[in-house]
Amino acid sequence: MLRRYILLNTNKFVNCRHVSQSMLQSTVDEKSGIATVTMNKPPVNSLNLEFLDEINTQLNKLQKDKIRGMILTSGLQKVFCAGLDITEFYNPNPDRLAKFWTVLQDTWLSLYMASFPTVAVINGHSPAGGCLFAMSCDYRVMVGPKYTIGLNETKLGIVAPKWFQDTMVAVIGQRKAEVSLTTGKMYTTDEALQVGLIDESLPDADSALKKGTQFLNNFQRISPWAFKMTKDISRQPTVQWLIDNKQKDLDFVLKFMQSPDVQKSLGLYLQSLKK
Ligand SMILES: CCCCCCCC/C=C\CC(=O)SCCNC(=O)CCNC(=O)[C@H](O)C(C)(C)COP(=O)(O)OP(=O)(O)OC[C@H]1O[C@@H](n2cnc3c(N)ncnc32)[C@H](O)[C@@H]1OP(=O)(O)O
Repeated sequence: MLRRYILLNTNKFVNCRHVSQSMLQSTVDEKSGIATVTMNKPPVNSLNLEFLDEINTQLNKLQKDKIRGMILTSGLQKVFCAGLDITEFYNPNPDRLAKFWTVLQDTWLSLYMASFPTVAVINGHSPAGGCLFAMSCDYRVMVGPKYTIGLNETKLGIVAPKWFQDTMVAVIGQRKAEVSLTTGKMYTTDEALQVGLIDESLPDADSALKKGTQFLNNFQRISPWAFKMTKDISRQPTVQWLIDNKQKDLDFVLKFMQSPDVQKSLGLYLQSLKK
């Protein structure tokens, strides 16, 4: 049986085969069976329509290739992923916004329910959608101590959708998630470890990658079928709402995002980012 792992990371591997090269780079180490995919969209890996589409296409390809593991990381210096591209929300074209949100929903479903084990090697800041992506992996290793992670949507004057919130609840529990979400808390690496938002903290990217690889190695002796079935059962309560309510979720976002108050908040936030 083909034993391969996918790592979303820099292309440093020796016996590696390139799968793709653009905003997302994927490599497969033929010898160890470990592959790496790197998010590489400067300056901050913000998730716009095209980038999300590329990520989703790649995830589906890996699934078809019967890949058995993946690590998600960044090729940038100090940002894992800055979350959704705020310019997709600001003065949006409704048709593009609808496409963007639909691709986001699909990408999240692909990642959250990936048939292979996934590890996020969080080698930089990871707010909002970046935190969602990390939380959607099966294991989180973060490079500390100077980066932050969290769902900060309330700080932008917006609201994390139900499925973002449910994903956080599944990782850190209802009470901690509620406080975290309402305050828009960005955790330091140490705080994230303490609250259970990440599983391990490592001082540098290389050791974080090794840890991620070690985690994936656990699955060498586990049947992919048993892994997937167990993960499906565990994650089904979190995904079912979105599967049943994709259109409702989209309609709400279209209305919410085009409201004058939300646009005003987003405009101010974008301005503050530029400063
Ligand atoms: C009830 C249902 C309603 C549903 C509503 C929808 C809910 C939406 C849900 C999720 C939302 C999100 O994911 S919103 C994104 C939130 N992200 C952030 O708040 C992160 C903001 N960015 C930062 O904090 C920092 O940029 C950083 C820590 C990630 C990196 O800092 P650094 O100093 O390295 O970089 P700069 O700050 O100088 O940024 C460089 C450059 O990038 C632009 N930028 C940063 N983040 C974003 C982003 N998310 N989208 C678009 N653009 C971004 C920043 O403005 C700078 O641009 P310029 O070079 O032009 O100045």
